[in-house]
Amino acid sequence: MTSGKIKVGAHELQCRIEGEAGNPWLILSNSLATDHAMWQPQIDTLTRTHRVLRYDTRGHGESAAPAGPYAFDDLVSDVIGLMDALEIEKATFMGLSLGGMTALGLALDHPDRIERILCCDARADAPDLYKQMWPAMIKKAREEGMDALVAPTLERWFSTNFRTNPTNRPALEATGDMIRRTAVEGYAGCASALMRLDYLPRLSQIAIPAHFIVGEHDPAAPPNVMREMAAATPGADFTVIPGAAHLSNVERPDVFNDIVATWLARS
Ligand SMILES: O=C(O)CC1=CCC(=O)O1
Repeated sequence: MTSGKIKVGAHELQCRIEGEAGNPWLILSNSLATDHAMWQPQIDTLTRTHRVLRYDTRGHGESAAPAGPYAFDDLVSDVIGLMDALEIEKATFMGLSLGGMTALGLALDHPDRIERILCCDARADAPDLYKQMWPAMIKKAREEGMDALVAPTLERWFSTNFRTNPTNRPALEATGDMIRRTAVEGYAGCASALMRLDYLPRLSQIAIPAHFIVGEHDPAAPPNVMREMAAATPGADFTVIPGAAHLSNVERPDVFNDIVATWLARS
């Protein structure tokens, strides 16, 4: 395992590499207000077959938080910059929510570098709800700090069943800590990108294999929305994770890992 900072353009991104050298590359991209640690439940499974690169999206975790607003083009170029710096010619890319949206941008604009994508719990558009919700969340983060976002965010990200089961307290606390550690400027920068998200009209141009995965109870990227995204993407697969809400990889890791490992083995 190696971890450290890599300079991409004018700022540094925190990275962590696990799995055997020589295995095909798989890059994992985090959701808004988390960091690369959100993928911990997947690491044992995915490193059996892949060399896994996790990174903290700009403005998150230990990566730099340059002044916003950011655009998805920035988040996409960061990934290509990391691949260049690490001499990764081609990789499979999996992202959840903000990371899943980044996956769409990579599939559309860099199909020569990205072999296939897994787009989890992500939309491709900015509905009216996003245009109202994100300015309010940015204001709250700036005025009250990230701590004020922890409770309402955990409520959106995990089902009631998961949140009320005491055995899940460590996962909830770890996720709450990631939210608290996120830089306000980084959160605001990425939330601004969400307000201008506009990949939906281009999904029919995706020309690499794609798998859309969503938690059954995801309120942010509901299954009916992601089913339509998959239908608009040539040859795409679509899977619902039963019982999970937004962070489906944390809420149902066994189901999530089986689905991902099976798809990676056959696509
Ligand atoms: O925070 C949410 O509820 C939804 C979300 C949008 C982008 C992301 O990463 O999470």
